[in-house]
Amino acid sequence: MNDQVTVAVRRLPHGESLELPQYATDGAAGMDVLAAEEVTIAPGARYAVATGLALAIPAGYEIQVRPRSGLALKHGITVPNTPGTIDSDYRGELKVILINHGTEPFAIARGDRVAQLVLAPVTQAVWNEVAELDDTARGAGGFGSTGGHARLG
Ligand SMILES: O=c1ccn([C@H]2C[C@H](O)[C@@H](COP(=O)(O)OP(=O)(O)OP(=O)(O)O)O2)c(=O)[nH]1
Repeated sequence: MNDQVTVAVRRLPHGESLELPQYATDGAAGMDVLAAEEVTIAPGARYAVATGLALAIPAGYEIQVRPRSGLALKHGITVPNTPGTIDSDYRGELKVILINHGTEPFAIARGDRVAQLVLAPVTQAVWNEVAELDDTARGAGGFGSTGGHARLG
């Protein structure tokens, strides 16, 4: 068990009687978060699923909203903005944006585990504007400049 960080959580009226997000196993990186509403997402559609929760994440941390692999593999349900970013100063309702890449409508019941939340440290950058950048072997090469997807060698 690594360090634990306390995150203030407030249940909104429609989140009452739902369990808080939980780690399913001791070593889980993500807490499964539950839907606080019932909705069916049509193939190709997107929807911001209510969780009934509002958070106060400590400064210096964020929460990432990530897809669940089982939903992605079995139903084509994923998080289009993955990882969704929950800022430490956000006090509105945490919502899980889902997209249905599958071929069937996907029905969500209240209490279903629709995504997972990963608490992560945040390092804010400070710009150092310069006239020239240092040289590197890569230079401006990118976007496949080292070759396609075939293995090296
Ligand atoms: O999957 C998500 C992503 C974001 N949010 C909330 C928390 C986050 O702090 C806020 C803003 O998110 P983001 O910065 O990604 O959105 P934006 O489109 O840049 O909007 P804004 O201008 O409000 O920052 O919306 C969610 O509830 N779920």
